Amino acid sequence: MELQLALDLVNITEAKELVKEVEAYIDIVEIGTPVVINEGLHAVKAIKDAFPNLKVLADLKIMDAGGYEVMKASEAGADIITVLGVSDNSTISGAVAEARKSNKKIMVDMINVQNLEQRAIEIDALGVDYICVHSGYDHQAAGRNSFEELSAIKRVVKNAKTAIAGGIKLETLPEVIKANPDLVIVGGGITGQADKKKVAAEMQQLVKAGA
Ligand SMILES: O=C(CO)[C@H](O)[C@H](O)COP(=O)(O)O
Repeated sequence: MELQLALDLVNITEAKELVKEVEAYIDIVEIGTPVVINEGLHAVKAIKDAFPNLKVLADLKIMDAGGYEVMKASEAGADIITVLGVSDNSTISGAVAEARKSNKKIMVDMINVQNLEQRAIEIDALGVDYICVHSGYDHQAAGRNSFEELSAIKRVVKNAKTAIAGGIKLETLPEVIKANPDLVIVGGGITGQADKKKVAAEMQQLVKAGA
């Protein structure tokens, strides 16, 4: 099991400072969608250049032109790029084909997918690397989480790794770990804490003990 730090509400300078603080405890750094919107793919390049030993995920939430957008994120140094599960299969397949050229990985974000198990089966057959259940900020505001969705996709996904994101905190991490995802994604659960290093270290310990 791996731990991914999601950076959403920071600029490039703040992102570097944050990663420096917790880099020993995480496996992947996510350059979140708001950061890409504000700073562009320069943010991906800046973090990859500063932390070459960490994997960098570009949370582009691609919805169209999968091949082209994956190519651009790959050029910027992203190791993993996200595509939306509600996209057309051709978008997801285009993303996978482009990622294979440069040994990059595709994560499909299942945010707002209605027929979750059926869609997870279809997406798994497209050869993606990760399938991620996700309660976004708007869902979190309505009190939702994705813990049950993780168990649902775990039942049907045979090839891809599974991931979970959305409002995970130190207190809820043990419940998440019980469902045995391959990757746990945490944003505010680390970045919003006074002692980020301590929380990240405790989370890493739980994640490593999980598998
Ligand atoms: O993709 C995202 C929002 O769309 C976030 O990066 C993801 O939800 C993780 O952040 P948090 O733990 O703060 O919810």
